Amino acid sequence: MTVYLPIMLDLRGKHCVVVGGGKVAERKTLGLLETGAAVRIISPALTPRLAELSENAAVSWLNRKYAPGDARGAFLVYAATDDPAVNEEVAREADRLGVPVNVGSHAEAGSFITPGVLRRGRLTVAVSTSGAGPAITAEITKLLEEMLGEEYEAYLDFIYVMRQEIKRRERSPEARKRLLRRLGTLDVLEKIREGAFTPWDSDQIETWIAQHREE
Ligand SMILES: C[C@@]1(CC(=O)O)c2cc3[nH]c(cc4nc(cc5[nH]c(cc(n2)[C@H]1CCC(=O)O)[C@@](C)(CC(=O)O)[C@@H]5CCC(=O)O)C(CC(=O)O)=C4CCC(=O)O)c(CCC(=O)O)c3CC(=O)O
Ligand SMILES: NC(=O)C1=CN([C@@H]2O[C@H](COP(=O)(O)OP(=O)(O)OC[C@H]3O[C@@H](n4cnc5c(N)ncnc54)[C@H](O)[C@@H]3O)[C@@H](O)[C@H]2O)C=CC1
Repeated sequence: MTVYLPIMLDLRGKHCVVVGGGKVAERKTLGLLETGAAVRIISPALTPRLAELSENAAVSWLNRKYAPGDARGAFLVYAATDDPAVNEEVAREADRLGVPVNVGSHAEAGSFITPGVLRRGRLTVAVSTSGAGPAITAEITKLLEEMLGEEYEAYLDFIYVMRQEIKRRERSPEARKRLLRRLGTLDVLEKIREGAFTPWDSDQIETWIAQHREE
């Protein structure tokens, strides 16, 4: 069994190449666009959705088949054609160039696989079965969607602001540690669920820090 390393990549502005323009290429492209990556699609045909993205210049499109050299300069490559031989060729080129590559038709030919993704603002949950069952991945991702509601977005915005403020206002490392630990024990998530939460203003934050910085 392959043991994959999950990591979170900042792809803003990174040149990513998707070879193929079908259903699978569309899914991978939409995932990339969410992150702000600069996507180039190389394919003689596009799904209606991908064609629209190309018309709006949200992706760049090379209207032709894959040719050697297409992976050059890419940060990530996705081989998503319906021709396994082409996908393998793309993977070999990417490997030679040291570029991470995903192969949609047979995972083991690539160097990374795509997890199911659940987003709630700053919260990202990635699900993988190490390629064992993509449909099960989709099911588990749906389950987590039910468990982790929309309230997590506002909750993590609150945590983010508080952590920044604690780091900015508190000099003592011990007090910082205590405050950051206490942050996780507040009932804010519950309050957001009940619709009873209003974001804290600067005075409230200062008062809370002053009250909780000591043991
Ligand atoms: C290994 C991996 C490589 C990769 O693509 O990165 C891979 C590979 C393959 N998928 C295949 C089929 C299907 N894939 C899906 C759906 C998804 N597949 C995704 C990921 C992955 N798929 C990676 C491993 C993920 C993990 O670790 O669990 C998801 C999670 C994310 C995404 O694609 O963005 C996305 C769910 C999105 C969502 O949440 O809705 C469906 C269901 C559907 O389409 O509704 C089917 C049809 C049902 C079935 O076959 O099970 C085939 C057979 C092709 C053939 O038979 O020819 C292969 C090839 C092989 O097995 O090697
Ligand atoms: N990883 C995953 O989640 C899944 C993977 N698959 C696998 O992925 C493959 C692709 O699936 P779909 O997108 O549904 O197929 P599709 O038939 O909708 O799309 C294939 C695309 O590849 C393009 N293409 C063909 N030859 C090309 C070349 N030489 N250079 C560039 N582009 C080329 C076609 O123009 C078309 O746009 C399937 O054959 C299957 O093996 C299928 C379902 C899910």
